[in-house]
Amino acid sequence: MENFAEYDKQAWADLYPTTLQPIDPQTLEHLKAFNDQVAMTDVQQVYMPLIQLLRGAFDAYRQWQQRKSDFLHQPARTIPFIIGISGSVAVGKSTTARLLQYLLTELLPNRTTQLVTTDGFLYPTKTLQAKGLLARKGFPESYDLPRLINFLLQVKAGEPLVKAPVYSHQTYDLVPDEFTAVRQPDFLIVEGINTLQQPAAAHLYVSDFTDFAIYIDADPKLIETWYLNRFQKLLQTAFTDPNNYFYRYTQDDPDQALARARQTWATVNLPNLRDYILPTRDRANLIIHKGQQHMIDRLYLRNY
Ligand SMILES: Nc1ncnc2c1ncn2[C@@H]1O[C@H](COP(=O)(O)OP(=O)(O)O)[C@@H](O)[C@H]1O
Ligand SMILES: CC(C)(COP(=O)(O)O)[C@@H](O)C(=O)NCCC(=O)O
Repeated sequence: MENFAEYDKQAWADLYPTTLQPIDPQTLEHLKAFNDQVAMTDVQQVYMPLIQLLRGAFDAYRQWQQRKSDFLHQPARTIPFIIGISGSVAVGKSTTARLLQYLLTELLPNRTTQLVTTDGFLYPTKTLQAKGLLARKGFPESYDLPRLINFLLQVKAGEPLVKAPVYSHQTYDLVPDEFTAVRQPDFLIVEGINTLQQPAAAHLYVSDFTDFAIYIDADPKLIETWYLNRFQKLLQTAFTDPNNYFYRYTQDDPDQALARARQTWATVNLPNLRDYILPTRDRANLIIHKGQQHMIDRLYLRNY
C-alpha cells in the first residue's frame, strides 16, 4: 500500500477535532447492521473527519460540474456525487453505509443522501440456477453488470427518477417488482462487494461512476469469525421464520448447521474475497481498517 498515507485512529481524529456528537446511542444502535458493532467514539473520531473530507470532495465536484457547464454553454445540472463502499461479505459495509447516510443528512441539512446496495443487481435465483451459478453468488459473474452500469449511467445523466432493484436476505433472492426510487440526490451511496471491480469483459466499471470510494478492510480470519457469529445469531432469529431461505438449517443439529456456514465461507466468500475483492483494495480513496470486535484501528488515505 505504498500509495497510501497511514493514520492510526488518534492521528485521524486529530485532523478534525470536534466535540459535536451528531447521533445518540439509540439511533446508532438502530442503524448498525445485525451483529456489527460501532462505537460512539468512532463516530466522533473516524466518521466526523470523514464527513469533513467528503464535504471538501463534494464542493470541488460541484465546482467542476459548474465550470464544465459554463464551458459548454449549458445550464447547470444537479448530478449526484457517488460514494462507493466496498469490502468482503460480513465486514460491515452496510453499517458504514447507513451511518454515512445518517450523518450526511444530519450534518448537511440542505443536501439529500440516498443509499442503494449492489445485491439488488444480482441475477435472480432462477437465473443463477439456470446458469449454474448458485454456488458463485457474490462472484463477478453472478451480477447483472450491464443492468448496474445502466442504472449508474442514468443517475449520472441527471435523470429525475431512476429505479434500483431490491434484494432480500430473507428469501435469498431479488424481490419481484420492488424498487428503490433514486431521485437525483446530492449524494448517492452505492454499497457492495463489487464497487471497485473491473471485469475484463466490461468497457465501463462501477468505479467509473464513483467520486469517492471507501474499502472496509480486516484480517480474513477475523471476518470469518464475524460471518460465523452472525450466522449463529441468525439461526436463533431470522432463520426461524419458515419463509426464510435458511429455515431448513434451524431443523438441523446446530453443529451441523455451523459446519455448513464454515463450508460456505471456505468455498464461496473467502475465495471471492481473496480473488476478486481484496485485489481491488488499492483502488479505493480511503481504506478503513478494523481489528478485534469490529473496532476501527487504522485508516489509509490514497495519496494520488
Ligand atoms: N442470511 C442473512 N439473513 C439476514 N440478514 C443478513 C443475512 N446475511 C447478511 N445479512 C445482513 O445483510 C447486510 C449485508 O451483509 P453483507 O453483504 O455480508 O455485508 P456487510 O456485513 O459488509 O454489511 C447486513 O446488514 C447483514 O447483517
Ligand atoms: C448477497 C451477497 C453476495 C453480498 O452482497 P453485497 O451486498 O455485500 O454486495 C452475500 O450476502 C451472499 O449471499 N453470499 C453468498 C454466500 C452466502 O450465503 O454467504
